[in-house]
Amino acid sequence: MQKRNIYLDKIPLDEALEKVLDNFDNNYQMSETITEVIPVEEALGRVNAKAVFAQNASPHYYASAMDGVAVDVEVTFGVSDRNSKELIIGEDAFFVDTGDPIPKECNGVIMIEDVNQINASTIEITKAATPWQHVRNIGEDIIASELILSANTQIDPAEIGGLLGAGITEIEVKKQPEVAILPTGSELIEPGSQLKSGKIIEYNSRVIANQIRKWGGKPIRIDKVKDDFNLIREEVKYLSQKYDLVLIIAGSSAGSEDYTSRIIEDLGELLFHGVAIKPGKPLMTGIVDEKIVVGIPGYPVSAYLGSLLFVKPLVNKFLGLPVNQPLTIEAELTQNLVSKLGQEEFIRVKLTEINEVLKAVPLSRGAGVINSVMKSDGFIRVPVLSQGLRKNTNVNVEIKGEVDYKKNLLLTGEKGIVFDLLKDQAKLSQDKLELHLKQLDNSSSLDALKEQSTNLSIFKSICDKEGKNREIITNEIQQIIIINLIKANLGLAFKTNNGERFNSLEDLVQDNILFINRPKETIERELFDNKLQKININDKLIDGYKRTENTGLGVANLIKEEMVDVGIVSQGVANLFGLGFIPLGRANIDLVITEFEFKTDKFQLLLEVIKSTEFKDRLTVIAGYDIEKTGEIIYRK
Ligand SMILES: Nc1nc2c(c(=O)[nH]1)N[C@H]1C(S)=C(S)[C@@H](COP(=O)(O)OP(=O)(O)OC[C@H]3O[C@@H](n4cnc5c(N)ncnc54)[C@H](O)[C@@H]3O)O[C@H]1N2
Ligand code: MOO
Repeated sequence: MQKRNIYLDKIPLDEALEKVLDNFDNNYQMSETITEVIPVEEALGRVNAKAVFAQNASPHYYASAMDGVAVDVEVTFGVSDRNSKELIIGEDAFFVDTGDPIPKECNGVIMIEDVNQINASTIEITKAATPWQHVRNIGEDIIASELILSANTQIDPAEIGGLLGAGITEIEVKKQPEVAILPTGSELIEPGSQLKSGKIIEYNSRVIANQIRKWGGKPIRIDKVKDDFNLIREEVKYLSQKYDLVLIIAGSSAGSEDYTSRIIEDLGELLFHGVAIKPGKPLMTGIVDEKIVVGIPGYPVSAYLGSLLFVKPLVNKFLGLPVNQPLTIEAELTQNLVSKLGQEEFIRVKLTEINEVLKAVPLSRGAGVINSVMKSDGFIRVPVLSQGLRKNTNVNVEIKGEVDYKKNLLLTGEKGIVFDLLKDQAKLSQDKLELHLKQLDNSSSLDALKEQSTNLSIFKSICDKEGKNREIITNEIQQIIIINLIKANLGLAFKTNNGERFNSLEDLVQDNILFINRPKETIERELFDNKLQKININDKLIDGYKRTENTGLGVANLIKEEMVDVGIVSQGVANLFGLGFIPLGRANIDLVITEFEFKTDKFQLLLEVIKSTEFKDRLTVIAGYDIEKTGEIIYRK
């Protein structure tokens, strides 16, 4: 039997970080910084080793700040509307464009708009000029030999401009730390390869490489290695001799083929294995050949976060930059968050303003859901000694990058192709609008609206029962508006090349047909159950009746992958996946919004998108959707 490591003597995050940084100080001699001289134009993200002083002033001559005529302002004194004056070109006045040097005898510029040209050699002015008006002084931007960049500055695009403007074309920067990234796992395949069950596209190393590049380090991505103790061991041994830092991805937990900790122990010293964080708890670090080795958990969010929490501070240390506190923004939490005592949990959130209050909306907590990082604006921490955070309390959101939450508009409801098209169209046609969807069932989606934890809610109802459903909505919330998004046919979808096994409703009871249901209290379920009753089929005879899938897209994916034979989706989704379709009934897919949110500029922009022919055309291409009432207010209270 394979030996497993049962690890997880988890230590708190701050203790773990302290250990790593202490070991950095002990193992890396950073007193003599290694530097190199590179062209300024290529210095983005690099850190300069020494102070840089300007070679020349900028501007380095008196320059006109406007298009016009340069004058000695004395000749204009006393001039006014009633007392205009003519000036001779080439004697009293000289034409200049913005940026031109002004003649020695001049000390002001009159804008061309304030000049009347009488003839080729004469102009008229009607206003006096003040000394040095519209003239850029020598050194207005930069004075020669002034400090342009103090040592230890990470270079941004503006710095590149400032340096070049000051006459500097080359700069001495610190050598970047070279960070080797080794993905491990026999299940990994290269991006773009043919997918098979059990095979995973290797992308963690690519994500981490780009994080490191952004932080100013130099990533070296190594080819993936299969789960083989000796192969990984040899590779780690070689990499630790060659590079400044070594990251081993995956193999960190308790699986039979999780070798990372044993390899580090074998080659050097394991500092710790297991940190009290979630995701990322099996993270470990060690020292091999006087180099720090970080064992990064394989789940993509754990890998992303592990790298952010441990690799970024190390890269900063190498570059002599402070190990910075992240930028935070305060927002109100929209739901209770339960978390396990004894672990610091990192929750991805989306920011949106609801009723003029900035809210933090928690996203998926799964360690495998990289999408939740993509869609998030940042994360909040649930402290180690807390069992959770309360709804409506203020939390600090650590910002991921540049966020423009003013654009964000949050919808709750079912994920689906109509939302995706709307989001894309909104982004294409309104650069002030960014839609986000939080997947919730019909009734939770309305609850979210009621509790002001969403800007608007997508609500599905059966067309024949429109009145009843409207009652549900309006009993729940005051002052709302319902707008139709589309009407859709719902029905059973199936592969048409299934060897004639499934063609009609009656085939559902056959032994070799596997069905997937939709959850209780969805309209898909209701329509299906009604149909079964009508044609007298006992649901107990249907294989898979009790298994459910939340979204139509999810169902279609399962059918496409041949995990199931039949499921309930909209006709549009069936068309999109090229599936056969048997209708069960018709649904309204509506947007429900409060009167207050309806009036916001953002929603009005969205309404324009919904009503646009571009959006409707995109729906029409898929077919199966009825857009007759799209964008119409169908109810207002
Ligand atoms: N019995 C236990 N099982 C697990 C535990 C535990 O405590 N006891 N911990 C879980 C936690 S928490 C995490 S996180 C993961 C860590 O897993 P490993 O570091 O051992 O990595 P793998 O098992 O090989 O992979 C996990 C997951 O991530 C995918 N993966 C791996 N590498 C990549 C890559 N380069 N690019 C994209 N995706 C990658 C891999 O295919 C797996 O799906 O362990 C839990 N299990
Ligand atoms: O703690 Mo593991 O890192 O997500 O799920």
